[in-house]
Amino acid sequence: MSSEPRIIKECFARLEADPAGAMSYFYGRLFAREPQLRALFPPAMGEQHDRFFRALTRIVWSQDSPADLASHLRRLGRGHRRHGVRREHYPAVETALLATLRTYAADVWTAEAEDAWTRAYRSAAATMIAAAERDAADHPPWWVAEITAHDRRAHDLAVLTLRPERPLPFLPGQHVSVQTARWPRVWRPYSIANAPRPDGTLSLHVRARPAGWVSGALVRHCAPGDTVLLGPATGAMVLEPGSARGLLLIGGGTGLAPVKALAEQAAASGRRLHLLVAARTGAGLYDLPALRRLEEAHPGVRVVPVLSRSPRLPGGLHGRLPDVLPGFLDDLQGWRDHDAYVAGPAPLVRRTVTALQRHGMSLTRIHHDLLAAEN
Ligand SMILES: NC(=O)C1=CN([C@@H]2O[C@H](COP(=O)(O)OP(=O)(O)OC[C@H]3O[C@@H](n4cnc5c(N)ncnc54)[C@H](OP(=O)(O)O)[C@@H]3O)[C@@H](O)[C@H]2O)C=CC1
Repeated sequence: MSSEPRIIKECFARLEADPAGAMSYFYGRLFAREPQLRALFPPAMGEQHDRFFRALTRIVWSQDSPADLASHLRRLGRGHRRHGVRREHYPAVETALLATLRTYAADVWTAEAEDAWTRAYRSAAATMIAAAERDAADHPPWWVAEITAHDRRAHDLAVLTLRPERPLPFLPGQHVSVQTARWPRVWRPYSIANAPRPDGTLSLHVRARPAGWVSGALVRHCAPGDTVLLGPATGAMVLEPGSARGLLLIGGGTGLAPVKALAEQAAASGRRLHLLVAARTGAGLYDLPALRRLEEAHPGVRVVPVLSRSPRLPGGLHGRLPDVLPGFLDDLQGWRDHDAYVAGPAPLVRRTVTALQRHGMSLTRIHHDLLAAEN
């Protein structure tokens, strides 16, 4: 490759010195020139600034890994469909982005830099547009789904059952973005908590975050009969096709959702699995009866509740999951040949991945979607 990636990074470093300023400038330019685009974005733009800057960062730093870059851009292009982004919107973004770079990277901005950025932007836009248009041939940009059950399991937690108006294809372990009527244009990702069902319904486990817009609306202000919008299923934390290896499935809090979906899928094909579900107290094990039913129905399934702040339950463990995991693994034959899937609070996922690695599990066998969730 040429010196272009170096020039692109050098200019971008000037934006990295003041991302908040650069993003305010960028969106200011964009909406001043194309006011009608404002309607595609949520009322509060703070998160959008962060999201766009993270996306740009990833694109800039992937300039010398074309395969990674292309797959990221394709995902991004498909994901933009639910926001109503179309081919004709891209030139306005190019103009605002170049204006921002010209201003923030003035000391290193040259004709060569302008050329490199223009080429990189147009190539990225072309990949995103092509992926979005291919996707449009097969899928709608979003699905309208009716809430058919709303089961409040705690003051801040609900399990929702949704029936999309048309089939929404997904693999266990993937997540969908959700938009509620209360907060137009605000999307939040939720893992699907079940393997595909004959009736096409999906379950979501939702904890209302303090001051959380979408989570609060889903837990406290939704009822059966209401509708939500769902984006397409995405995420790579899925079972390897054809693998029959044993599984170690680990879910903390509502991180149970994706590992429950994986457990349902794996149990149906007779795979041996251990599902460790972490909560502070027994009251936090909001889905234990359903997990016990899965265990009873499938001899290869073992459910292990892990309580960090109350005594252990029968067949369970007491302590913080990453701390008690090594002792648990020592008693589990052949675990190094298992595949591990971990979901839950980010610190729990990070500490659990480290504990698994230190104990001798290869990183290639450990799956989580922390990076995807953060991007
Ligand atoms: N695909 C995914 O990866 C998914 C991720 N999530 C994420 O999972 C989280 C679930 O939140 P919530 O239901 O409130 O979970 P909780 O805050 O109730 O925590 C669940 C368990 O994780 C433990 N835990 C938290 N931090 C640590 C740590 N640093 N080390 C060890 N154990 C820890 C808690 O124990 P203690 O507090 O005693 O340490 C508790 O046992 C959310 O952040 C959500 O975004 C949800 C769904 C899917």
